[in-house]
Amino acid sequence: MSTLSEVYTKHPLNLQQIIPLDFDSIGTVPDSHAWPDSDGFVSNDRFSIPTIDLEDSDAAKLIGHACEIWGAFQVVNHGIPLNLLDEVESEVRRLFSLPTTQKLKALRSPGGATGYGLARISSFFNKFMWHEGFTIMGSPMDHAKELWPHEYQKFCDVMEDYQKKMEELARTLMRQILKYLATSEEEMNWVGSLGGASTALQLNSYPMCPDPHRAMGLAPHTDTSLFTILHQRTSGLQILKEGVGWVSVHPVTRALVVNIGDLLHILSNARFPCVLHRVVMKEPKQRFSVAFFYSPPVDFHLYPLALSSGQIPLYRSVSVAEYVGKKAKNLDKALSSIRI
Ligand SMILES: C=C1C[C@]23C[C@@]1(O)CC[C@H]2[C@@]12CCC[C@@](C)(C(=O)O1)[C@H]2[C@@H]3C(=O)O
Ligand SMILES: O=C(O)CCC(=O)C(=O)O
Ligand SMILES: [Fe+2]
Repeated sequence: MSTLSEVYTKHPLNLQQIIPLDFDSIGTVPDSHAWPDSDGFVSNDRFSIPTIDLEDSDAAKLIGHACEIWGAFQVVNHGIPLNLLDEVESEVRRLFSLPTTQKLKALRSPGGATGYGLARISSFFNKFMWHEGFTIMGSPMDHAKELWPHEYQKFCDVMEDYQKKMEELARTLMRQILKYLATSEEEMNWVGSLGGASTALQLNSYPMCPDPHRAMGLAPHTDTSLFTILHQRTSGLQILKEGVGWVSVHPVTRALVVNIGDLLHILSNARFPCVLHRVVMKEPKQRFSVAFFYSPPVDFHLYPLALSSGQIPLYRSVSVAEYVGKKAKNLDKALSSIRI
């Protein structure tokens, strides 16, 4: 069975330039990074996504409603130790504070899936983003040694512990979601088969920007995952809500953000929207975030679950590997390409 990393390796990025800008030495936003300021990156501040206590006895219902209405929510009492979140944040800061020449030693190769570099979606836009990323799948040891020939161990220990704990949380959330979707016993057991889930960790840095209104942190996109669990401590994330517009997802103390990806949208037969989101450069400081992507094993075939009688499936069955390939080629046309 292949791994997620092998699947991404089969779909190399089609980018002329694969190296992020040297943000340390830049005093203005170059034309290559200047986005047309069509909507001023404003958000509708009358709305916000719900915050849900995972220990609430009604958690499954609250999560399900949030998924249906927003495609996103914040979760507290999630069981991830706060000192681990602090350590992750501090290691992320340590990584992105390295000089650019050092970070480039761990540059993701054009066909590679892990390491330092641009977001994969960059090839679909004609402007670059005010962003640098570092992707981890499994052990980050090889790249960490490239970054820090001696002080790599702490980074690896923290990231591995975080991935393990995030996967446990993801399984808990998935169980609640399946409960809400009222899937049959057989379908419920499906979560058990997610033992070999495909996961990835994306460390994001949005350096301080000299002209925030001209730069885009991360362009609008949906995640490929079932769902993504995001750790953030600085504003900038916005989600698009039909009929409302862009809504800011401000950090809530000790909360993690969960957003629905394409695969859960398919699984829920479009009951849950896969939420379009972006990052804007609002704050006058560098912003960091850590995204954990949770998907089934790559050879797993997904199809709409929990259909009531007479309800027709909106998507055909697709393997995770096939869908990742479609997204790599067509980005936002991937979903419509499997629509029945
Ligand atoms: C597992 C993955 C999801 C992701 C591609 C990746 O291989 C690792 C990076 C992820 C990320 C983060 C920024 C936005 C995004 C669309 C991208 O370009 O890279 C997501 C990818 C995704 O969800 O498809
Ligand atoms: O930085 C953020 O808040 C969002 C990151 C994101 O959307 C991603 O990594 O897919
Ligand atoms: Fe995302």
